[in-house]
Amino acid sequence: MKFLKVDKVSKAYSGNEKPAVSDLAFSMKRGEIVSFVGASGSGKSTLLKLIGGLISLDKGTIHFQGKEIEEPENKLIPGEEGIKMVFQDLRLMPNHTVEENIKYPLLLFDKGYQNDRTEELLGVCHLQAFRKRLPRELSGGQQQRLALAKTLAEEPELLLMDEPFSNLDPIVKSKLIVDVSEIIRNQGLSLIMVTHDTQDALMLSDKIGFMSEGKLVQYASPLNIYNKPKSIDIAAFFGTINIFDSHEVQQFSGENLEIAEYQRIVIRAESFRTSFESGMLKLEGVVQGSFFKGAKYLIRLKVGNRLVTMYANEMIKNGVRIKFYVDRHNLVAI
Ligand SMILES: Nc1ncnc2c1ncn2[C@@H]1O[C@H](COP(=O)(O)OP(=O)(O)OP(=O)(O)O)[C@@H](O)[C@H]1O
Repeated sequence: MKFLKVDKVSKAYSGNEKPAVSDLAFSMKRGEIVSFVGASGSGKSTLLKLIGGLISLDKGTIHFQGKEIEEPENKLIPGEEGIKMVFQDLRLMPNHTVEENIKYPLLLFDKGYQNDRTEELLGVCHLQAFRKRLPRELSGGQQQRLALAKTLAEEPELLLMDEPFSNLDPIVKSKLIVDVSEIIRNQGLSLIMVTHDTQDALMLSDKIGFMSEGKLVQYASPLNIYNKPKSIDIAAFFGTINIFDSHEVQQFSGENLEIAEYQRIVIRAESFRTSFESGMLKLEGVVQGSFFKGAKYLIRLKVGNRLVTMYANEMIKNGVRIKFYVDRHNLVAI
């Protein structure tokens, strides 16, 4: 039995011609972290709401631990036992302290358990020092951690997060996302999140789903989606790419690569090297610009009659002719 199985699910909002989610299928195992990425309007949030049982589907089925998720219309309180969503707007109780916010979902339990679980969650989410504060007296990151603690108090087995950290500055965000993934792993939970941040998705997920116009175009491990993208859009989503037609790479490198006429070759900017190793393809170009990117420089080169973008460790002056290299494994035929 799959932990979660989404089977051929479609959903169109009334008044919209195109479905928001169309014939979508995937499954996940217990303990996994799954991220959904894709352009704005591709249906990511709709999928999350369908899984959470918050909106009704038109076609298909969703099974959570073997049980079909019920339509929200058939339930007193929409939502599925065991699946909980951390909302973008956090939904904290503004006039209650951190401690009280966490304790609220636990009020039906006995006092001893309430106190123990609240202490545990304060610890897990690093909120002990702020227990007596009101939500408005917390920073953005602390508020996000409180929303997480409050949701964890409901003891979900599957957590859903929609753009959980979009409002935070990059430093707080990258720390928090690592914290959250550790909490999920340590507590033995499972997570589905929607994110715009490709680095977060690559770093934290067991599987990534790429959505486009309501369809799930690829569902694969971060390594596979990065190295074997099914489309140019997916390749471009995970970094700066160069797209060549079937003749160009052969022409520039002077080697026969057995590429079919219809195929395009994608080479990531980070796949190029400035030093040669055996078996690599050799290319040559004239530097048009160097841009400082922190750890690396982004170099624009004129190769034949086109521009190629690559990363290098050092700045290279404009007008300099350089040789650069790429491993054949880094040529992605699409
Ligand atoms: N409540 C609604 N009523 C009507 N149409 C909606 C509703 N919610 C979403 N849509 C439409 O459904 C499509 C998918 O929206 P959805 O919010 O799922 O996309 P998304 O990938 O999460 O986008 P974003 O990254 O911008 O949050 C869009 O075309 C959107 O305009």
